[in-house]
Amino acid sequence: MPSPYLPLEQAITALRAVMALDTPADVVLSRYFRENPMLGNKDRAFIAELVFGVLRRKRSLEAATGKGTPRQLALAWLVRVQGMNMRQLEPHLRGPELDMVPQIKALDLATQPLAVQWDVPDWLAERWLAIYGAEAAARLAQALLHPAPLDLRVNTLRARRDDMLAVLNAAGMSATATPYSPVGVRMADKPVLAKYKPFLEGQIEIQDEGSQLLGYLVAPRRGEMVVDFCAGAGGKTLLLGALMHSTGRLYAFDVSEKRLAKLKPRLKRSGLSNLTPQLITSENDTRIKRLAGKIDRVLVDAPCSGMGTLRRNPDLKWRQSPDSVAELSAKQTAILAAASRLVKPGGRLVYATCSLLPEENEQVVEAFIAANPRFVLKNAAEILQQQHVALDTGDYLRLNPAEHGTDGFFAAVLEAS
Ligand SMILES: C[S@@+](CC[C@H](N)C(=O)[O-])C[C@H]1O[C@@H](n2cnc3c(N)ncnc32)[C@H](O)[C@@H]1O
Repeated sequence: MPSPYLPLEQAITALRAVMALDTPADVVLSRYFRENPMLGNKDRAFIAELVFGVLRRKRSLEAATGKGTPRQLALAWLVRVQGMNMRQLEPHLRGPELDMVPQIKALDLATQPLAVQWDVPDWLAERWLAIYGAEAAARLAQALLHPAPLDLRVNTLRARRDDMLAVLNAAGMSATATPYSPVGVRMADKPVLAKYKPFLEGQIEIQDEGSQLLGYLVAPRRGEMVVDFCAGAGGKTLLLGALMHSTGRLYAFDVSEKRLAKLKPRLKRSGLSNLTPQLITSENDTRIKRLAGKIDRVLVDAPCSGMGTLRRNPDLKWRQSPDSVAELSAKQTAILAAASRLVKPGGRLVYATCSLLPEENEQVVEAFIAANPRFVLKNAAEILQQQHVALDTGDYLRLNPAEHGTDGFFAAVLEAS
């Protein structure tokens, strides 16, 4: 039961900063915590829960409060999501807020438009309705309203999954094997792992199961030349390196120095010795050109709207728009074309996003194949089966949080002739 000493005022201050929606919520929140070092762990946990809770349900909380200042939204979250009663709330309420509570409670979501029920902007509700139909879209919306579980990947260079499961459970952390990824572990809770020995020793990494599965579509082999074209902080790169048994050559490209810098400590823990991180200026960087036609496997984990990751980044649904999606789609098209030039005859190109929108996915791939007939689409389910992953979503890999319990991912496997 929530204590009457909730740091509600601090949570509202943090929420106000986040609600500007001009910077990723996690960045704003980290800054707020840095600027307020006196906050204890419990206070921080409550503030983060409230801020992300309000972001998840902003639309319905606005409907319940009339319009919704950050303070009203925070109170509405305590009432509607946390189920706080009047007695628990009273110490936090000011003047007329006392009368607002019954009104906040009263809103029946079933009477509201779908976009309010699903807690998304109108444009996204319309897209989901067109793509999935009302029932499946409602299931997806529900799944995306809940926080994601903590998934780990066992680094097979350093440990075996069965052993890691035993170690984690013996340490009192309830852990089970993920249903699809052969190296995934799903945690029942969210223990802090930063100082945990197996984490520091590189036996485990934090990685969503869906993200792990993309590595099995690339399926690099020992001794190959492999490029992770949009490597970021290296989530997928590290798995590719482990699948290569740290042999051959693995390049990690990215235009973001900050993201590549985050790869460094992870790389150190991982024990990989075949990885070359490379900062590039754009997808047309001249350093890329010398690798043209030489690469066995290329992964393009393209920058995208992140609409499949709303469980983790609920602010994205308020920060993206049809215009930003159109811009991303043009960027994705350019990156895929540039990356494809690296692939040697017989080589493999995997295009992936964590979006669920066809304009960032199927449409990008279909236009690419039409313009580049040397590439053919391979069946993703067959490739996964070869990797001992039993998951059939058709030619394309389409991971849906409502069906698969992973983040939403799309991937297409293309083979060059
Ligand atoms: C979806 S994220 C990659 C996440 C990463 N693969 C992982 O698993 O952690 C997309 C990345 O593309 C990078 N990016 C954006 N434009 C790019 C470009 N023109 N060429 C290469 N990378 C680019 C971004 O900096 C970002 O790190």
